[in-house]
Amino acid sequence: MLAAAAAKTHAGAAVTAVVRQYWALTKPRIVALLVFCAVIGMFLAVPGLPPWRALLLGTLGIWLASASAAALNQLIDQRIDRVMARTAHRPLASGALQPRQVIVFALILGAASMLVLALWVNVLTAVLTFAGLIGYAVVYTAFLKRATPQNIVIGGIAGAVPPVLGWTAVTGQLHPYALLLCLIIFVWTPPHFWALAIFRRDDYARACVPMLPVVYGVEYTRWHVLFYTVLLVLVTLLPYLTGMSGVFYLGGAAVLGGGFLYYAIRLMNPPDERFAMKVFGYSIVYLMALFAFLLLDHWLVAPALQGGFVYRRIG
Ligand code: HEM
Ligand SMILES: CC(C)=CCC/C(C)=C/CC/C(C)=C/COP(=O)(O)OP(=O)(O)O
Repeated sequence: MLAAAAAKTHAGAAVTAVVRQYWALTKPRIVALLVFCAVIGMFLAVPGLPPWRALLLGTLGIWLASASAAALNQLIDQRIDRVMARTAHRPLASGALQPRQVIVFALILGAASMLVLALWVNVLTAVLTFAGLIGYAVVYTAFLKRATPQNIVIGGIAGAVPPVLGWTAVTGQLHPYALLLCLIIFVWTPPHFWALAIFRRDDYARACVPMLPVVYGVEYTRWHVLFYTVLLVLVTLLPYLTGMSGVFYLGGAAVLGGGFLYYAIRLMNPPDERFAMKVFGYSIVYLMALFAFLLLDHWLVAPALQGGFVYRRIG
């Protein structure tokens, strides 16, 4: 009796451990921010609340595709992940999951995503999401990452696409404002990643991945972080300048942008080696907060100021 109970507990713990490995395979925290940006895209696409069907099923489909892309990335990057200290503990790199399990898992998630989006959201969103999945898992991971120090600039397009997916999930149409949100994430990606790459450059060098600090050195990468941060601050003015967002957003973007500029300038002459990771950490808080400001401005402040939703559309 006791032995049976112990065996049951043991089996339960083993199942939990396997579920945890599959969950880790989806890069849950990165995907959470991607999906957050997609959901904000949905809210910005219409006055008031988006239709619940597009909101729920669109979010599910985009999440499934991003999780599938993250699993495929780890399948293709097995060798690299095994060599780098930061990634050696990942399910596939550590041997906790086998490649066949990862392929099946990624294909199921990818297929489920396409079904949900094509059948219950719209075909445009399904096609663009598929392009994002292939862009990240195949174009970036299998080719660009190994080929050029500009890998993450070009590959960043895939990571920047979620707000567009959110927008099209709700409206079925591409809109210049959605592309503007995509541009913001695209320009944000280099300082986000290169800050981490500066700190982890030895990892990348050992794995023979031609990241910018490995190929051109830390000083050169710091200048690039600063350049893209200045560009980011300018690009984040566009939602206000094009009439997409109001002064509440502008204030938030200015304060957040000022913070990012402070970090990027300080990174030119950092107090210690770990400072690059502080810049990386700030980049994540920055993007989350910037998109929260976009939503608050659109949803709470603009209607209150205007006495209702008034959308000043381009053209
Ligand atoms: C090509 C584009 C990108 C590259 C190369 C990149 C690279 C990275 C790397 C190497 C990490 C560390 C991951 C780890 O240690 O497991 C990371 C973390 C993170 N990235 Fe990115 N990233 C990109 C785009 C994005 C995008 C578009 C988002 C969201 C909109 C994002 C959100 C995050 C978050 C939230 C983390 C922290 C994860 C954690 O704390 O576990 N990244 N990124
Ligand atoms: C459908 C859709 C929108 C897909 C989204 C694609 C996606 C999951 C983008 C995230 C970008 C990311 C985590 C890059 C890091 O990869 P890396 O291999 O350079 O980092 P690593 O060394 O930590 O694995």
